[in-house]
Amino acid sequence: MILVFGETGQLARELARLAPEARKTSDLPEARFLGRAQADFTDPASCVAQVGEADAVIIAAAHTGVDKAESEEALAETVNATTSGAIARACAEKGIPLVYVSTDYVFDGSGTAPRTPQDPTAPLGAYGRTKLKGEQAVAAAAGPHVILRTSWVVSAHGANFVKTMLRLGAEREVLRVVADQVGGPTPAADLAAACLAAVQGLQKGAPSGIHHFAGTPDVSWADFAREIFAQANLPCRVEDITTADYPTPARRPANSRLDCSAFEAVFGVKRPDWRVSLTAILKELGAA
Ligand SMILES: NC(=O)C1=CN([C@@H]2O[C@H](COP(=O)(O)OP(=O)(O)OC[C@H]3O[C@@H](n4cnc5c(N)ncnc54)[C@H](OP(=O)(O)O)[C@@H]3O)[C@@H](O)[C@H]2O)C=CC1
Ligand SMILES: Cc1cn([C@H]2C[C@H](O)[C@@H](COP(=O)(O)OP(=O)(O)O[C@H]3O[C@@H](C)C(=O)[C@@H](O)[C@H]3O)O2)c(=O)[nH]c1=O
Repeated sequence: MILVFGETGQLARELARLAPEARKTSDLPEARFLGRAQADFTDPASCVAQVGEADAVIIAAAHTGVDKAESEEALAETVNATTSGAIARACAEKGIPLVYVSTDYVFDGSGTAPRTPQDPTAPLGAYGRTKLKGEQAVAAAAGPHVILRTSWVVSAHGANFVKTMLRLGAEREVLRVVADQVGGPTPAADLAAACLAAVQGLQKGAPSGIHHFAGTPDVSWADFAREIFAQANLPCRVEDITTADYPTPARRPANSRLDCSAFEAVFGVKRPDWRVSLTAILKELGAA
């Protein structure tokens, strides 16, 4: 059984949709999902107790409130690092393959070159710091693992940029959106497929390590918003602004470009074109 920590989040919901389909064409075990009621990440012991004899574990639960984490870093650290690390150690003791999903926000966003998995990390905010500590705890546990960094996850569920833009775009004629932060939007459905590929790879003996996986092409948030409005047929106009024009509690990286070539080479999954998956998300939301 593939044990997925997280039930209600974007990634977990797409895993729930994909896993039964994937089983029809592969030898992947059945997936089981644990929400807060069964595995509360503020209580590491309750989560560790769930690991049991799983065939593989995917950690899809996380504190993802980027701005909120600035004022509740201790909680974010418990969820993203302490409990994730405790699960990783339980998996390592039993040799259970683990996928820990992480983020572009572990980087400082300097320059314009896509970051490779080996590039130095330097998070700008609390969310990125706690996710980096989670990565370090998973690596230190030293079981079979993939730390899968992704960026700008979107889907028809939960809170994300697509849903925010649809809401604001329906209310306003003009929306001011930052144009100096660039990254790869990643549909949660494609991320779910990447996680399952990582599980299968680890089960077949792929080496442990850090990988990057994000949708292509890289765009600014402003251009991402333009594509959302174009596909949703919303007349809202997007005005380019700078990060300085849009103050937020947390600093965000200007350069979120991820070099995903190692993940493709090892696990055989190409960067998906997010514009194609965006169409499916908008259809699911009844917005296209
Ligand atoms: N969203 C994004 O843009 C990006 C996400 N990532 C990473 O991808 C992974 C999946 O993210 P995504 O699916 O978008 O996340 P979501 O924000 O959609 O979901 C977060 C999940 O974590 C659960 N959770 C939060 N706190 C706790 C807790 N204390 N105990 C148990 N469960 C908890 C939530 O449960 P509940 O509903 O009960 O609150 C929810 O199921 C995460 O590791 C994230 O860091 C990486 C890059 C970008
Ligand atoms: C709503 C809005 C946002 N923005 C900007 C703010 C910010 O720089 C950018 C994105 O804002 P959001 O708050 O939606 O995105 P944010 O929560 O920062 O998204 C991040 O979430 C975490 C979990 C990750 O791991 C990251 O990869 C990334 O996806 O858009 C505007 O410029 N105008 C607007 O009207």
